[in-house]
Amino acid sequence: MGYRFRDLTAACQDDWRAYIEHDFVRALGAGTLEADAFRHYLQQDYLFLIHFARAYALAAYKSRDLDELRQAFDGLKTILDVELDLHRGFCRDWGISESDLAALPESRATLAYTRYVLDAGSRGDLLDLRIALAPCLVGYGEIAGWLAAQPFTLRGDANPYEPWIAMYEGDDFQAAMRAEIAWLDARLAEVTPARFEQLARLFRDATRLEIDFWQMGLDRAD
Ligand SMILES: Cc1ncc(CN)c(N)n1
Repeated sequence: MGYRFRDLTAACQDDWRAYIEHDFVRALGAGTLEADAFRHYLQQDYLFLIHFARAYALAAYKSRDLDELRQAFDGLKTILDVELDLHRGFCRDWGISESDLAALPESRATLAYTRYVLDAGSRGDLLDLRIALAPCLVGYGEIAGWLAAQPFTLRGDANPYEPWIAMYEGDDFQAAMRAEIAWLDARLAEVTPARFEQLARLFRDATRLEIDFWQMGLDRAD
């Protein structure tokens, strides 16, 4: 029997849950996250998304057929047209100007995560790269679903973070997440146990870097 995407999350269950259910996520859902922590996260996430858009361009370069090329193009478009567009709107709403964004120093957590993924993708093949990208795409989709199911999550205008939750809960992002899981399921079905171990390590590392990214927001770390 072949592997599936869920075998990757099962292989690092504790890290995966620590990422999905992080204190930053809980506070965001409850609407109690300190505004400065969210602002710090938003600014660093702007830099993060620019590097992740580059990673999707790398995925286009590594593609072997038109389907993979289109998927990489769709990933790049989702980041540029959905996430970054809304993100710049959030920044405006939270008092962060375009010139603030242009002058931002990159935090260590942003540097570590984005360069790790670009390096893993440069050294490896398309599957390595898309596994390293998966905690980002699949994780945020799962986080939105998890938050929607929690009794402490405050929905509607009473929660200042409602637009953020709604973005990742929205059809565009959820469809992109499902398509990625389907592609990963098909590729993972063909790999050997030794290759799966390599990929599981990559997935776990990227998941741990996501945890550091949340913590960077909570700590306002540089
Ligand atoms: C750090 C991080 N990880 C994931 C996502 C969702 N693309 C994001 N915007 N930022």
